[in-house]
Amino acid sequence: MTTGFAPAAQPSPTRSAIAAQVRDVVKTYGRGDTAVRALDGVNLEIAAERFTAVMGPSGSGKSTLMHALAGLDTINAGQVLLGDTDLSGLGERKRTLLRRDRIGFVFQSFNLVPTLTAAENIVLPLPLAGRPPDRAWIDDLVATLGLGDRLRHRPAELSGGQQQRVAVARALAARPQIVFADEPTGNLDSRAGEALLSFLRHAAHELGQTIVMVTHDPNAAAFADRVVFLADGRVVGDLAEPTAAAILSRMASIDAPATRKTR
Ligand SMILES: Nc1ncnc2c1ncn2[C@@H]1O[C@H](COP(=O)(O)OP(=O)(O)OP(=O)(O)O)[C@@H](O)[C@H]1O
Repeated sequence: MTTGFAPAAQPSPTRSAIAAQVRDVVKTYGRGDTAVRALDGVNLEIAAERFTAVMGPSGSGKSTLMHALAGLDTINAGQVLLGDTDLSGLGERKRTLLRRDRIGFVFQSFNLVPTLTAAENIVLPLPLAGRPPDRAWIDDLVATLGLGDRLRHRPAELSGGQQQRVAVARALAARPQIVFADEPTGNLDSRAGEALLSFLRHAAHELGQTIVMVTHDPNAAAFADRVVFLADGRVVGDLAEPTAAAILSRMASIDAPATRKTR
């Protein structure tokens, strides 16, 4: 799966240049003396049709930021916009529908249904989204991800890399507005990881897919178009066209939070 990528899909003309953004977002866990301000007035714009990586020390707020952007969690203050939709004003039910219709997820643990074949796993979210499968698009995805001869296999009969590629095909099957990937290469060997990251980059550039990836790995983040660095719940750095060396050096300058302040 290193070359032979499928032909480029036409990017949607209705897509704005900013796929998602957070404005002055505050997220606090707990109350009183034990309150933790996981996001501390964070601002960030995610460019459409680009591959953005989010890095930062443990506890810096990466997962919380991703959950806020994906409407998985409520925030205490500020605004979260997905396209033109303000998630902060939506109730739980509307956020659930929005996630189903407009967002794709890829997790470190693949999260495939063990009793279903690869093909069934890939199209699983589509009936939920109320959409018939776009066969040509899914065939392209399967071919590009090199899964053509594995479609009838169940997850246990696939390698880790193949399972993750099935999970990526599933995340992209409904052509979501944005895909969030949380440590997608965390359980893969370096070769399978690099193949997956090459595909994510290709999906952004050639297929017009907006991708946000949380990672601890500078080599993984170097596949992205941009790396955003978080510390203490804020954006503290931003690198365009990053190299692993530049990422490492930036990470070294960002201290791990010694003791998180409660406010
Ligand atoms: N459900 C929760 N209840 C209380 N505190 C939480 C909760 N979730 C996260 N936190 C705290 O919020 C802060 C940010 O956590 P978050 O998981 O977003 O960080 P992270 O950068 O993703 O960390 P890691 O790299 O270790 O996964 C941390 O101090 C964490 O302990």
